[in-house]
Amino acid sequence: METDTDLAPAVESILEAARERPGGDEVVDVDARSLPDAVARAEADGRVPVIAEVKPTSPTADGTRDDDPVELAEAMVDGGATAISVLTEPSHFGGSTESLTRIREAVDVPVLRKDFLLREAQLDAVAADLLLLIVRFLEPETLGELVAASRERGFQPLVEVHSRAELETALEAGAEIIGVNNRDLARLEVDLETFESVAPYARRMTRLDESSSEAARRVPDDVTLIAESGVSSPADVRRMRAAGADALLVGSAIMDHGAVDSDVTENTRRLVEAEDDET
Ligand SMILES: O=C(O)c1ccccc1NCC(=O)[C@H](O)[C@H](O)COP(=O)(O)O
Repeated sequence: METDTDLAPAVESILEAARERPGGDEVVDVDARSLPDAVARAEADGRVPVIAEVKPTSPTADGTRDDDPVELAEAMVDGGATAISVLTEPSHFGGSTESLTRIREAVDVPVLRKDFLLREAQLDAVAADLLLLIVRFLEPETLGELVAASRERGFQPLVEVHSRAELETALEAGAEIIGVNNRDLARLEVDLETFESVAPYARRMTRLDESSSEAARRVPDDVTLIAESGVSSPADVRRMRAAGADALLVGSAIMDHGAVDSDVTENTRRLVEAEDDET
């Protein structure tokens, strides 16, 4: 885990708020919708698997969208989204756990809880199909505990990395769904080369076989690899897919914060259909 001094001030502020946020009153028990199955269905339909993000605002957004989160999520699904990511962080992203619950009731695709989770009790704030765990903010031991605690509750943990070293930590923690974030949390800049640098390594690298501390085996192909952040055009989609992305997580380009009433369905569709002319 990096120290807070390596982080952008906005991220330090996000973490400070996250440390104060309470957990849930009861341990949740989720019957999760499978993300890998949803990705496979999208591929079979000829759709690029896009996880569309309901992100009312953010430290780097041009503005705030006050639209009803459920209407936004439904519009994204109409545009072909494979899954929905919902920011539940309230103070920097305008999100809420209530929005996530309403969205999960309204759509039939998997729903990711996008938040900055630091301890086990925070997993219980709301039921979702997937939970985000960010390697940079967690000690390796805590990451392993939260991956296990997520699965005990029925969640699919999506473990986020930004470098090859973090990828190794994620795999050691048992991650099977890995997001490579193109956004550098030290400077808040996005660079699609991040995914291009980490993804081939993810496909190539080895990890210790559970049955032997000596033997190594290849990372199984069933690791789902997601390119996160900075994808804004069909060309970006094709670039990330060529680099090995099973799915893409896209917020800003779909929410289009600066343009009031921008059509979220169309914004999703043009990314989902990015490979249509490529065959
Ligand atoms: O989006 C931000 O401004 C941001 C700032 C500080 C920490 C995290 C931030 N974003 C979280 C995310 O991971 C993105 O919402 C997600 O990957 C989608 O990214 P994008 O498509 O670039 O909106």
